[in-house]
Amino acid sequence: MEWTNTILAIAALVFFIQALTWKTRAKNKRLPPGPRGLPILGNLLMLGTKPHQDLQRLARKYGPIMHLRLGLKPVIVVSSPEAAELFLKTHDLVFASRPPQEASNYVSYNQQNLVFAPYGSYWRNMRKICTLELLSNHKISTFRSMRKQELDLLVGRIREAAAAAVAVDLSSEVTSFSTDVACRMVIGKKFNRDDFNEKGIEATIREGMKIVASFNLADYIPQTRGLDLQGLTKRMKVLAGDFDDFLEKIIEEHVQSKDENRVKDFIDVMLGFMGSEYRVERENIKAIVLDVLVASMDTAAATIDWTLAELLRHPQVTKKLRKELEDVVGTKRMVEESDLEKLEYLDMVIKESSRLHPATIFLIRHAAREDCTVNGFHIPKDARILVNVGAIGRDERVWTDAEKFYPERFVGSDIDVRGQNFELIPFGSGRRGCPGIQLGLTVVRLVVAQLVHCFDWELPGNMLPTELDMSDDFGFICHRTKPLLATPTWRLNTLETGILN
Ligand code: HEM
Repeated sequence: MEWTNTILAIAALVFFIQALTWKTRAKNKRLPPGPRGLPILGNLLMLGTKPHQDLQRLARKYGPIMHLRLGLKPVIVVSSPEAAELFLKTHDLVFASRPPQEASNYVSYNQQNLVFAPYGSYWRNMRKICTLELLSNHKISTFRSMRKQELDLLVGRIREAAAAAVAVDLSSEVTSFSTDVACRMVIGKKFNRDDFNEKGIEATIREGMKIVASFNLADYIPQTRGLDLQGLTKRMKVLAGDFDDFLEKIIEEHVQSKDENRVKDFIDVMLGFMGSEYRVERENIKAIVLDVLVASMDTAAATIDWTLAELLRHPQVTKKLRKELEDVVGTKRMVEESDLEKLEYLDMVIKESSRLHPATIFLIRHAAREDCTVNGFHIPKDARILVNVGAIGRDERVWTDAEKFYPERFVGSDIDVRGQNFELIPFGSGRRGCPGIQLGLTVVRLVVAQLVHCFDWELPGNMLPTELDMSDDFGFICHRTKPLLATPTWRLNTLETGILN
């Protein structure tokens, strides 16, 4: 009790000194509008379990560039395409950093990964390696046959369920597929249960993502660092230990491997940079490998899951997509990656689903590298920037019938997801935009196309499409709260094709 009082007294003193400094500094500087906050905690208590919705509500009142104080830290929430363009394009260089995050330091090896690395030469080098060596079009195409093998296995499993007329847990199937594809590309083999803790890699990664997305008091009231009042750092340390054991084991296997003929996975590529001008050490390899594994697994799985759910809710859209697939692919064979660029309606379906359900609702937190004036507002150095992509995608001023799933809105429109159109930025934009966009889009398109082409789907228990629960579970990656269950029926002309018999 005595300790608690002392800590609170110190925190209060620090807060008042800091508040005084801000007041003096901000005298002639106009911060963006925002709600008043409590002493010390600021606006932290205004955020519940769905912070994206809380912040969208507040932005309606205070505007698209809003200032909050979370603990002692200034936070700027960006909620319109015009404002996003100012932060991610006009002043991209100023906002291209990441804030330090207490809990995530443990899994990012003190921000030595790419996702959480502060802006600087280390981040530039790692980003160059990722873009040129790991995620280039050439490298992605070397894994094409592996993706096909994994997709055939997924279709095979679902076909067995179709034969038995039982429902499939699509969320879980898509996550397993995504994990297998990511693991084979990054570590050269499927994830082996014995390689990891008893929870399994998917559940552990999801737990890590949830912790990273949490508003950790230690990040906003640094004086509480070390106390770990929410227990997040303790949980993250345990996860980090599990990841480290796993990565050490996998890297050692690569170092010892004598097989010269296998396709080079990402660990091989990174090991090849040891001792080069990039000064890559084992710890950097672990940080980058974990990054790419996490970034590629869950983002694609969430996007596929949401898209399939929207298709189940909108049978007319599914029918139209199927018609396109029949025209381009026919009914005698499965979809190939080479078909994808001809599937224009599929592209619209995925854009529409990404508009309503972006995988990372706030992008990844950006940080101001210096003081900056944006739209006449003072943005202080070190402010955290949250771009509310979820709010932008549902903004009634930007989108007609914003809540409606209506892929036809993209007919004749140039709007694209690649970061040039700020009303639709599920992959971010600018220097910190997603380097895995090509791979991510390929996997999402391929799986959605294949599952719609090969199967008819029905919701279990005579559930009506309108009854499907579409609530989301806020996290670093926003998943559906409930798994997506549906009963498949095989629909291709198997006798003629002979596939998968
Ligand atoms: C549908 C799939 C995907 C989605 C929706 C997605 C989305 C995003 C978003 C929103 C960001 C943050 C942008 C920002 O902070 O401004 C990001 C960053 C990143 N993504 Fe992706 N991503 C996907 C797939 C992938 C894949 C397949 C990889 C790699 C194999 C990847 C690797 C990364 C990395 C390394 C970063 C951090 C970049 C940096 O900070 O410099 N992503 N992604």
